[in-house]
Amino acid sequence: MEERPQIGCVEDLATLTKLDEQILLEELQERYNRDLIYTYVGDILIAVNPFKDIGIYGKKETEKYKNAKKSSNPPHIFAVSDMAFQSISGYGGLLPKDQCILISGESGAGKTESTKLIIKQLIELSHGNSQIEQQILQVNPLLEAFGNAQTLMNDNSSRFGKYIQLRFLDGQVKGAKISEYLLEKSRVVGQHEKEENFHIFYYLFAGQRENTTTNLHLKDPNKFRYLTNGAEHFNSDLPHLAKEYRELLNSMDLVGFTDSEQETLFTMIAGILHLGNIKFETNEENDETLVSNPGDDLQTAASLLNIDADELQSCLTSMIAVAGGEYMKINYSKSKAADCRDALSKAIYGRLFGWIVNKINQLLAPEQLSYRQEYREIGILDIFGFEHFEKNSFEQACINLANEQLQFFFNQHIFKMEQEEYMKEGIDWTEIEFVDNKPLLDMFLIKPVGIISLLDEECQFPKATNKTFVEKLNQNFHKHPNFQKSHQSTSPLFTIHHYAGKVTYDTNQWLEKNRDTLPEGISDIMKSSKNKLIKTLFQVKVSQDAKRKATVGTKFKRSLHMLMEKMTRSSPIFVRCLKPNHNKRAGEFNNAYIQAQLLYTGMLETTKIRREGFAIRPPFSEFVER
Ligand SMILES: Nc1ncnc2c1ncn2[C@@H]1O[C@H](COP(=O)(O)OP(=O)(O)OP(=O)(O)O)[C@@H](O)[C@H]1O
Repeated sequence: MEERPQIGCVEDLATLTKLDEQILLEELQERYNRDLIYTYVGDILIAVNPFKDIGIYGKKETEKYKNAKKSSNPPHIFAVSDMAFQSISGYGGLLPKDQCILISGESGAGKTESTKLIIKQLIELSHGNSQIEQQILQVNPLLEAFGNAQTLMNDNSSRFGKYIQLRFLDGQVKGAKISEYLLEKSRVVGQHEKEENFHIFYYLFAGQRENTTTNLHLKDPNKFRYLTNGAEHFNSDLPHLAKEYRELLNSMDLVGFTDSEQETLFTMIAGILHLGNIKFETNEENDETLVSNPGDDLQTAASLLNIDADELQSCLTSMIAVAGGEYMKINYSKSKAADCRDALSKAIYGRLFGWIVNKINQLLAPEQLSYRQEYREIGILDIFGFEHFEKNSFEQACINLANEQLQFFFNQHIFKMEQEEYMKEGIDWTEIEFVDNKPLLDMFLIKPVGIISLLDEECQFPKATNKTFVEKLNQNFHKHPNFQKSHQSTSPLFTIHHYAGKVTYDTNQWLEKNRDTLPEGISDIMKSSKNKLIKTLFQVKVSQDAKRKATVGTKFKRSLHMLMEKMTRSSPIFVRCLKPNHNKRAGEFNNAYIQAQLLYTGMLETTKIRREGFAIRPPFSEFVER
């Protein structure tokens, strides 16, 4: 029997004669102790977050990983950029091929940092001085200001998924395109304890203090309801926020946003903050709900959004219905009016974010090519990891569905490669079983009886409720091996056995979240805004989606499908980010914790298969708490 090399010295664990959980963990831990955060397992790069600057991303490393052989340097995130770049450039006489890099891991594991490092190195490889390259590098502060927030897991957590496609011609970056997935809009109107709203809300106050913005009527940040947990962090960190604010302005200039666009963005953010402070009271005599502080925040919000304050009040508190050819005013209750206000705030923010991404895409779009030329592409996917909270809603179902899709893709790729290996060696591939999550994907995606289609169907019935939806699920899936109905017959809950463990979903609000429609009259008033940008955001797009009134679930399903198609046409590289400890700032290596993460990313199973080719069953164990 061959002797095992010294622990921590093996750079590609797939080269070990024996590899199991124990060995994998020992190797990772020892390497981590020596600040060797990167390790290969075949063509997967494992990155363990060091939570400190270990000085390995400077000029020296940049040069070392240019056009190098993978085996001639220690594992590194720059090597991933180099591999992808070599592949699109057709080095070594190979046919140039599009690439995708899939970065996965839980919140705070280092996905976004890895994405930035990969892009930075790709720009270096492409010679790195053109205007478009500088613009691409400047996109991050902008996206992070509007799309990231401080959470319990990560001070700078991306609250949306993204796929960045870099387009190359003759080895030079010529443009980029960003697709965003599922921005967490609910954060705009409230945050969990010890969490914050999107960074931009705090930068704005810092900007106001610096007197560089127009009057946004921002008083004490503690006075705004949408900054749920006050502004403690804001006061202690003002110089940092002011710096981030200036950096944001700078990046907006460099990416190409005009002064007037920038001003409108800030005005809208301030408008949302003031909307959040609007309060309501109901007159018990005539059941009429009105804004209880009309002279104050209502006026300010309306003036910042450039709409009429009276009309805003009336569409937040009532709707007009037509009955028997007559118009009737229907008053909202106090709580319905508050829901309506929050729905408007979320809609403004969501559309604003979508607009920013579109604008970036316009500014970074590569030129049209003549018919003989063709761009090569490197796509980088930085997407939320598997989620399992005490209460899991529609958002968690979408996120976990995306992770199931990626796991499926990962399995397909790894097994396809194995199959080729085995065929070469004359081993009968068909005898090997693997974690096949196709039945689970079908349960979500097929038409007309997948979970998403059934949800869409319920959304069309005005009388449907979340309970009728669960009944349909129970009827259709009670025999499905991945589905478990609740023991209580009228429960709004159902459980899914994901590849990463069991998750119980609560269907409360699923119909509303899936429809995502704005209350009557709200779009009209926003369309009447005298600000051109605000008006445009609410103008109905006559797109296919608008015509079909596509729901959130269906749009998400479609974008996942498109993403998978794109990825299937490229050759993939996998980066698995691991977080050494539950505590977001502690860089302490915790064996059991890392093991749980490896398990739920399916890493251990696929590693075993890669090494030993034996049959395994899905790990339907209880989910390991994060
Ligand atoms: N390679 C690295 N070197 C040093 N610190 C790192 C590295 N990668 C990540 N970090 C630290 O970890 C923090 C979290 O990383 P990052 O934001 O990339 O996580 P994430 O996986 O994208 O999380 P989320 O899903 O919440 O967006 C960073 O702000 C940084 O402090």
